[in-house]
Amino acid sequence: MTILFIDIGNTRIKWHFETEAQPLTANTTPSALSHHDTHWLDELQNAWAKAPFAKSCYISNVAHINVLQQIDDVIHRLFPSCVTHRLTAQKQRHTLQLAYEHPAQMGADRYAQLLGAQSLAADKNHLVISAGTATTIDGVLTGGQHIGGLILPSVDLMRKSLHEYTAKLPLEGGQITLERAPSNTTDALATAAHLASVGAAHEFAARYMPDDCDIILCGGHSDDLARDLSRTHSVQIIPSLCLLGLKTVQLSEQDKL
Ligand SMILES: Nc1ncnc2c1ncn2[C@@H]1O[C@H](COP(=O)(O)OP(=O)(O)O)[C@@H](O)[C@H]1O
Ligand SMILES: CC(C)(COP(=O)(O)O)[C@@H](O)C(=O)NCCC(=O)O
Repeated sequence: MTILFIDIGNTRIKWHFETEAQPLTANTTPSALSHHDTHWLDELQNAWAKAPFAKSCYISNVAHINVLQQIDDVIHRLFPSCVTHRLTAQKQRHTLQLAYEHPAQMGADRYAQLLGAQSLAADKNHLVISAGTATTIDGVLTGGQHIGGLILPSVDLMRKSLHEYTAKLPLEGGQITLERAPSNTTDALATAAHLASVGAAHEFAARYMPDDCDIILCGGHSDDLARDLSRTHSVQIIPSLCLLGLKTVQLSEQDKL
């Protein structure tokens, strides 16, 4: 039986068709495309038309409802009998206990990433960092108690807002310079956006987490963060983290049948 797992973010759609031959694991690199590209829907349809027939589908969506509706239409056209499930956060599921006062507020992707991290590191204090359109940093204690989290602009969004609201700050270019302080405009911009993200993770860990704390990272901007954070923490990059969380939900529902 083929199960389709889909993570609809604010920039990209990531997915995996799970079959016996292609199980979804922590080593899976999901397929991906940007829903800001002009022909994204055609590309998605073409890719999915070549895939095995999906019997059921698990979706995390934080993008605009229009994007979800268009994807839903593709699913129903290509896989008419497919049963779709949409993830929403809840206070307690499996070992994960959410700190959010109103769990439904939490982005389904963040929630799925926390569930995915439970399947990898429930026995450790850990941060889950998603470096996507926004950067989110969540803390989870050994055993699954979530302590809360942060939401900040991604490095791209920091650069975009400075570019948009100033006359002289360029959108692109520059190096992250960690050995010496930046001495030109583009390096100053690139390094600041990077250190703001790394600094937020360090501050979060220092203020709220016990001393020994691992880091699980996902999202398009993971690499630069991982390079820096791995000086002080054990860091894993898991591109399929959100999909893995969806899979924990699918497995628990299967157990109930
Ligand atoms: N190699 C990469 N592949 C895809 N996106 C990347 C890559 N490097 C950086 N990015 C950036 O990562 C962001 C998308 O990451 P992603 O985790 O898919 O975000 P979201 O879940 O919010 O859609 C974009 O800002 C994109 O420019
Ligand atoms: C924080 C987010 C914008 C991150 O989205 P992403 O960068 O993955 O596209 C998304 O998880 C969201 O809309 N969250 C709702 C608010 C919350 O989680 O508290």
